[in-house]
Amino acid sequence: MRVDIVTIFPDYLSPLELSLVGRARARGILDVHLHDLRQWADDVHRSVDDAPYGGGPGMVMRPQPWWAALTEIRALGAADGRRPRIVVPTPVGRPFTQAYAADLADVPWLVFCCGRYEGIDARVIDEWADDEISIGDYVLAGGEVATLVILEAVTRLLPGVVGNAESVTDDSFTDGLLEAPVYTRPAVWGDREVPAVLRSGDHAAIGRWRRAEALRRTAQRRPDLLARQDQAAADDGSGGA
Ligand SMILES: COc1cc(COC(=O)c2cn[nH]c2)cc(-c2cccnc2)c1
Repeated sequence: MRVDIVTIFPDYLSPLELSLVGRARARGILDVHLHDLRQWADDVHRSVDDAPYGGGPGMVMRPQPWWAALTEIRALGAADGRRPRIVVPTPVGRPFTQAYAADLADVPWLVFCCGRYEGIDARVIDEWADDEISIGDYVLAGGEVATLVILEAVTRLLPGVVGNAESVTDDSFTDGLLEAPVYTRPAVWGDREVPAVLRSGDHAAIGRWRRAEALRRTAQRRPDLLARQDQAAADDGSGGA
């Protein structure tokens, strides 16, 4: 997978040299290219923002640098007919979910546009953005952190990245529920003991316990996910969650 990231703060993306994503890059599974948006700004001051039409607080990112940047990056694939899927992390985007991550994991070339200030001129979004993605209902100072979040969730789904493939397929959210609690040694920590079933070796009972805990947790913390489960079950005619 090729990933291009356009930002006015390339250093903000240095975590992509570390850990899971860093290892995937070192192994050639991921090919990441960082671009400083300012290199495409057409004025001597390399300005990337300007005052918003209609007034209001803050600044808006100008169309010209983005148009030049995305035109040049898209042209990289013209020779062999490849087109990038252009992603803009933004508070007004579609919610990012595990299913969305799985969708993006199948895309050979992603381009992330990191907005700053109050956002990017709408004409750039209208023309270029294939996906506007929100990682949550809050406002960040820029799209860089959201890009790191999206990229980490997508990269761990790429074949060969996570050693134990199971820990990816039976991810929480993959079956639409929150994960059950996890434990490791020692069996007793202070006055807290690991649930006996998990040490019983009875894998059927362990599976039942984990499913019950996942349902309990989901009902407690994310009833919205259960509603989605029930709707999906109703749609395909099987029993409830
Ligand atoms: C592309 O336009 C953007 C992008 C971002 C950065 O992304 C997020 O904040 C985000 C992504 N998922 N959840 C939050 C922030 C704004 C923005 C809007 C209003 C005031 N201030 C900033 C606009």
